[in-house]
Amino acid sequence: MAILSAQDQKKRAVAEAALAHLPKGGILGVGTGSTVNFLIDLLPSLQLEAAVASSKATEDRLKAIGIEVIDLNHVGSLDAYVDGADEIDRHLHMVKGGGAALTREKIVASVAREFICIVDESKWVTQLGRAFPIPVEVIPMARSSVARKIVALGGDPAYREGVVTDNGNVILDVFNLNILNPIEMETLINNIPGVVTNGIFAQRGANLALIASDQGVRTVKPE
Ligand SMILES: O=C[C@H](O)[C@H](O)[C@H](O)COP(=O)(O)O
Repeated sequence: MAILSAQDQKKRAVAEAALAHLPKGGILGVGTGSTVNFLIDLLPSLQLEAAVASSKATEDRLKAIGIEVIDLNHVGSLDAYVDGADEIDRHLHMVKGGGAALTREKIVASVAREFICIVDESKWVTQLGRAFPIPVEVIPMARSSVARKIVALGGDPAYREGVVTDNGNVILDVFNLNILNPIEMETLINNIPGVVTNGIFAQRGANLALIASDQGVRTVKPE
């Protein structure tokens, strides 16, 4: 058996803890990333009817363990969406998109009654956007024009070289934004022509966070 790093042990612990908070049977929205990957391996125990995937990577992983993946267009709503995050604050606002899956994640999360966020303690922050840049998915032809508008908002955009999203777009990672109001900043960036969406998840934050530390997994509700 592979030896897990201390951080991976926490990711596995929070994935195990998530099972008790997820509906059995039914259709689950499944996020993307290394934390969710630990959860996917455990999903057969929930005996799901099917899952909606937030990325091609997650879709492949779900199918590989025999879970049926259905198109979101065939689903009205979901009881729950489970995903990791790159940062999360006490309001359970998040930054997501380190794996470039932010747009599909935001879409799937938008139809779920409950958003359950699973993270290790390294993701817990007092202000979003300081430790981790804000990923912005951009239509390729608008890369420069969007970058200039982001500079006007006070950010330093960096093109994520070599990355093409599942939707055929590019990612700008925005450093040094002073995000005092995440809902406002999410809206401001999304209003720039050429932006598909950005990685601030504040308009639709999480309803519950499970946070793994050396002391165990704690549950946090939004303040
Ligand atoms: O695009 C990727 C997603 O937003 C992930 O949920 C986020 O990057 C967290 O991933 P991980 O669990 O690998 O830290």
